[in-house]
Amino acid sequence: MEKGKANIDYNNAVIRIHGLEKAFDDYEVLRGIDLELFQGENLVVLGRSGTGKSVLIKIISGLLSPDKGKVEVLGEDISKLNDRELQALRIRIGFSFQNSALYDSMTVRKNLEFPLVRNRKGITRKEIDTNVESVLEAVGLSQTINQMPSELSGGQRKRIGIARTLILNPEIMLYDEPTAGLDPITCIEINDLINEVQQRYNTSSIIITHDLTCAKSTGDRIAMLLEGQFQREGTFEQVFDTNDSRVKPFFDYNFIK
Ligand SMILES: Nc1ncnc2c1ncn2[C@@H]1O[C@H](COP(=O)(O)OP(=O)(O)OP(=O)(O)O)[C@@H](O)[C@H]1O
Repeated sequence: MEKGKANIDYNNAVIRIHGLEKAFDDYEVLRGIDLELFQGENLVVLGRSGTGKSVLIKIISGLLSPDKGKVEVLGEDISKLNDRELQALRIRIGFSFQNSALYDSMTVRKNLEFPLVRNRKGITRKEIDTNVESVLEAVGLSQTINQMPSELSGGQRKRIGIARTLILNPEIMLYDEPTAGLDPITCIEINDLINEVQQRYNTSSIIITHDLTCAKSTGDRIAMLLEGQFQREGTFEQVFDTNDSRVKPFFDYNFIK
């Protein structure tokens, strides 16, 4: 499906990173990251394995601390937050990890109820049911409500994982390799879902991927991590309009040149 026009507010950055550095022992992974994610935007982050994409996501979510630089998420300087404040901020961020990590012993319904019951004190039974039905409808899987995760396909599990994240109405979505391990048709469905989530929930998202079809179909902007910095950034066409030997193979490999 063609990506619809995104409603992006370029005057409002929900993530603002300046001069971010992070090393492990002598290995400098992030060497001066500057990045903004705008309200309503889908930003795709590309980079070779081991370039620090996951480290970046962990720093944004407060799971790792930067060595240097400033990281502001939803207006909060994360280095100034205590554990309770960090936890409150994390609830406003949805994480879609590679192995959707559903609870195998719980039905789809129970999996979706879990974050609500845990994070929304005082929520009523009726509100829980309405929320569960609404996110299941959003990901196109209403019929699976009473199924167990083991009865779902990989693509369906991925969708339920995304639904479980959406149920808390996150302002920011972080997708870590959303199409990894899925067949091409399911990949297209997941790409469409990422775009539908952007439109329907007005989320701002970072999408980490090696899949350039995913990058092209979901990204309003692409940022490429090279040697610890975002050295190429722009639209898909702008980023790949180069003979740079660090960049060109990504394109050639994905589009079989
Ligand atoms: N907690 C840690 N302690 C030590 N080194 C780490 C830690 N976390 C990450 N690293 C190192 O930082 C580098 C970047 O790792 P990261 O997982 O961010 O890569 P990535 O770009 O996400 O890779 P991939 O595409 O393979 O998922 C790697 O060399 C990794 O070994």
